[in-house]
Amino acid sequence: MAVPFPDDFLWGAATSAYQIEGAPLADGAGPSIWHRFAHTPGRVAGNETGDLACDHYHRALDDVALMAELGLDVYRFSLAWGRVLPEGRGAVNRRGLDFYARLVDALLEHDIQPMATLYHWDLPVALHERGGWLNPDSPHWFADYAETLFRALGDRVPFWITINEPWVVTVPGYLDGQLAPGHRDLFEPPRVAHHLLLAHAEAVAVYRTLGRQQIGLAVNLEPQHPASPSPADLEASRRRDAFINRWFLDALMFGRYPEELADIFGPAWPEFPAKSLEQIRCRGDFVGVNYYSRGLVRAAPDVAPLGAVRLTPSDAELTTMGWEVYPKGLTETLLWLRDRYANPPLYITENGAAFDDPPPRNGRVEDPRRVAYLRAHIRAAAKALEQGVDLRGYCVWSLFDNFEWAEGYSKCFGLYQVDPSDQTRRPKASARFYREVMASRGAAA
Ligand SMILES: CO[C@H](O)c1c[n+]2c([nH]1)[C@H](O)[C@@H](O)[C@H](O)[C@H]2CO
Repeated sequence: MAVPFPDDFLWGAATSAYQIEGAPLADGAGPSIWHRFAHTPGRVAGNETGDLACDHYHRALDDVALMAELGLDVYRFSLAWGRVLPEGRGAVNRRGLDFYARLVDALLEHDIQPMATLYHWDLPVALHERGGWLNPDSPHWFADYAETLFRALGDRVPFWITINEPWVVTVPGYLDGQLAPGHRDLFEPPRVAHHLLLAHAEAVAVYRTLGRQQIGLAVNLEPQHPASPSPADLEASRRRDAFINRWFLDALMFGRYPEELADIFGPAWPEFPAKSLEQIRCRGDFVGVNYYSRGLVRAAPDVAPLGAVRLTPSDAELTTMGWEVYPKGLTETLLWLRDRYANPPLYITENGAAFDDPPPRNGRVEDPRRVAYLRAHIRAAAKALEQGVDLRGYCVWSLFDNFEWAEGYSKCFGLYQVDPSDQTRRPKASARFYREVMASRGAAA
């Protein structure tokens, strides 16, 4: 492929704490809402938990050596809030903080840039019991936690992500109850979302006094296409676009929420004070883009609160998550960000696919569909770069097969297969492909 990727483009892979670390309560760590959720019968497929996951907590240094052998420029990981602050606030757990310091130092020793996500969904139970993200104090709790990490690691971590996918924290967490803490309520999500945005802004403000590197928010984005040209489907796809794509970014970039949200939530949508809206206006240094697929939308007046449903195209290739393989949507998303928000610096902080991979044969795991998915999406990113998008990096989700939230370990996104019997990491064909892509600075895609 013609190589539009600049030499300083950062190629990476991403994970998150609860999904790979295991040992959730080791060395003084406090439990998270995901530890509690996974241990609640019926919440996770097969009642699986993150108690072991990929045992990364005990294998981190070997895993960094594996990342170096793969050839990563950057590694995106998350910090478990409860490891560092077992009660979510107050006393620091030195052993928890030291784990992350060792991880960061090992990455730097291998010339891999750390990209640290402060919050990837694992709120300390102690804070949840004080109302969690519903508590108006939650932004201050988060900013204090962020400051602890900025002071401890700020000089060594060049990229910070405050919150991973505030939309997923809000909607599956508080509206439809699929993810922790499993609430199902129409009035909670707007307040949770607002507190998450305030938390992001407060953490960025603290960082501006302490840090000299880059900080941003990672958002899940999904272009919405009407299933038919009917006015009802067009209106439904516009509403779903506001609900998924513009809710948080418009707040961040413009200091206002899309007007569709008041229609969607109706009486559950509060009047936010102007001062508070001004406070959430916070561009940060970059936007982290998590892209997987598009939404094909049909109007469904009886499906509250959106009045829309996402269809699965009958003629499309699907991943095992049921998501359509749609690489064009990545180019569309990147161009949309360029045009709507004045070309902000972007990192693709997640892109990948779950497929049922075969067992290893002669130590090799063949995953041709994931190779094809990654190649197509890297090429789609290149198309956006060629049209002036300020794209600066790409992270595959994920480095390892890991704990896929409510799906447990049944959905595999990894470049490496992890043998549950002995935690052996086995590179898949996609790892070999991605190594070539990185070594050729994108040309091998
Ligand atoms: C609609 O997909 C979301 O953007 C999304 C997909 N994913 C995510 N967000 C999360 O950030 C990861 O923790 C998941 O493991 C990963 C795969 O499901």
